[in-house]
Amino acid sequence: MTDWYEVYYNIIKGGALVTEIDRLHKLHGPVIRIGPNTVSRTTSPMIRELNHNTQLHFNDRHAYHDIYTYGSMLVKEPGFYLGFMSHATSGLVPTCDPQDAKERRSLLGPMFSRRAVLALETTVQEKVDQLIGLIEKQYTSPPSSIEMSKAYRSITIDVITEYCFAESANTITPNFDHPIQMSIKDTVKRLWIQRHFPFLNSLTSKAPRTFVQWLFPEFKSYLDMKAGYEYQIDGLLKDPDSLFNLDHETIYHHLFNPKNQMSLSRTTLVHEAFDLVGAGSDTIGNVCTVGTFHALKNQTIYRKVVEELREAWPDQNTSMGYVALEKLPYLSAFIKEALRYSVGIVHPLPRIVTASIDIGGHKIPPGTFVEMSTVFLHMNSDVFSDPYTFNPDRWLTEETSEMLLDLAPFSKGPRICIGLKYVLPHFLRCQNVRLIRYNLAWCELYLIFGNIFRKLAMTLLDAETEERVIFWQSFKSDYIAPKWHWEDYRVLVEKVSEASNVA
Ligand code: HEM
Repeated sequence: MTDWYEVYYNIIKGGALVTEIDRLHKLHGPVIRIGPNTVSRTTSPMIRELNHNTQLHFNDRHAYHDIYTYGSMLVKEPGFYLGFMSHATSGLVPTCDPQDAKERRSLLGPMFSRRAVLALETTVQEKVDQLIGLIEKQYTSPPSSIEMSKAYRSITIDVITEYCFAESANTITPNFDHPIQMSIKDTVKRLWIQRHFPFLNSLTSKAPRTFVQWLFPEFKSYLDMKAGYEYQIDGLLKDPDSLFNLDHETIYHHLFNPKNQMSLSRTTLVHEAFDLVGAGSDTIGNVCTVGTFHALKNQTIYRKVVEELREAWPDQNTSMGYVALEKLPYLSAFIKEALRYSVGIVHPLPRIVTASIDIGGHKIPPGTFVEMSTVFLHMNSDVFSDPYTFNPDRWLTEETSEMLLDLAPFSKGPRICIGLKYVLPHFLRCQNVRLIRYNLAWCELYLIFGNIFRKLAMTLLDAETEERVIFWQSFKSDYIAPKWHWEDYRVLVEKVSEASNVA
C-alpha cells in the first residue's frame, strides 16, 4: 500500500530493512513483493516510457546473476539513486541512463585500470607508511589502545583524495578525528533521510552557506569539503594548464578533456569528486576493520597471515609491492574472506527491467523493480558452508569457482564498482575459473593488510568481544556498510621485533 513501510525500517528502525526482508523471505519464499506500484522519478525518456508496476526482492543466487551480472537489460532505479545520492546527483553512481553511464565510465575508467593503479602504487604505499609511522610513534610507547575503524577510515580517505585529486585530505592525524572523517560519517548517516526526503538536500544546496550552517551546524564539515572541491575545480577551470603542475595523473586529467564527449559542468565535476571520495573510503575502511577484527580474534588465522608474510618478506625494511603480495595464497584467501564477510553494500540496489526477462526462472515484465541484497548471496550456505564463520581456508580448497562466482562485494556486470574490476571468462561455471584483478581497491587491501600485519604486532584489547556476532543484528543502522556492534573495537599495538610479530 505504501512506501512508508521502507521508510519505517530504514529510518525509524535504523536501517533494519534487510533484516525484515530476511524475515519475509523465510515466511514467503525466494521472491517477495516489497513495495507498492511506483512510478520512477526520472528525466530519462527510456525509463519514463515504462509502465511501472511492482517491486520484487529475490533470495536466489541465480536471480542475483540474472539481475546484476548478465542484466544488460536492467537499469538503475532513479527514485532510489537520485534520493540516496541527492548531494551529488550528477556523479556516476546515480547516473541511471545506461548510455550516459557508459560514457562517464569510459572517462573515469583509465584512472582505475591496472596500469594506472600500478603507476600510482607509490601513492598508496606512502599513505600506508604514514599510518604505520604514526601508530608506531603515537601508540606504542607507552602502549595505548587504538580504534582501528577510525585509523582505517583515515588512511582510505587520504588514499582516495591523493589518488584522485593529487591533494590528500591529510586525515591521518593522532586521534583520527579529522573533520572530514566526521563529515563522511555524517553524510553516510544522513543517506536514508535524503533517500526518502531528497528535497532537503536541494534546499541546503540552494540556501546561503551561513544560513545552512546556522540551521544545521553538523553540516559544517560537509560544506567545508564541498568548498574544497569547488576551490580546486575553479582553479583548474580558470587555468587548465595548471593540470600539468599536479604531482601525478588525477581524475581531472580525464574529466577535463572528454574525447568525443561534451565538457562536464562545474557542478558535475564537484559531484564526481564527492562520489569518488564517498565510494572509495568507507567501503575499504569497512573491509579492513572486519578483516583485522577476525584475524585478532582467531589466533590461528593471525599466525597464518603473519607467518606467510614473514617468510615471503624476511626483511621488513625492504618494501614488498602489490604484485608480490598478490601472489601470497593465504593473504589472498584472507582478503577474499574479509570481502565476503563485510558484504560490500548491504542495502539492495534496485534495477528496473526494461524488456521482458527471465529472473531466477520467473518471467518478469518490463517496468518491474527488482533487487537482491548481497547479504543473501554471501551468506548462502549452499555455496559458502557455515557462512557465519570467518574462514579464509574455504578459499584454499581446490574447487572455488562457485564461490568466486558468488563473491560480489563490488556488485557485478555493467555497473560493477569502478574501483575494482573482476574479469571472468564467459564460461564462469567451469572448473578453473581464472580471476584477473585490476584495480585500486585490491591494491589498497593488499598493501594495507600486508604492511599492517607484517610491521605491527596487535592484540585485541577486549578479548571477550563476541566473535560470532549476531550477524543480522549488525544490519540495524546498516546504511551502506553494516555497522557491526563491535566495530569500535580497540587494539594494543607493539612494534614488531625481528624475532616475532605475534604479540
Ligand atoms: C572494498 C572496497 C569497495 C567496495 C566494497 C565497493 C562496492 C561497490 C558496489 C557494490 C558498487 C555498485 C553500486 C551500485 O550498483 O549502485 C560500487 C560502485 C562504485 N564504486 Fe565501489 N567499492 C569499493 C571501492 C571503491 C573504490 C576504491 C572506488 C574508487 C573511487 C570506488 C568507486 C565506485 C564508483 C565510482 C562506483 C559507481 C559505478 C557505476 O555506477 O557505474 N569503489 N562500489
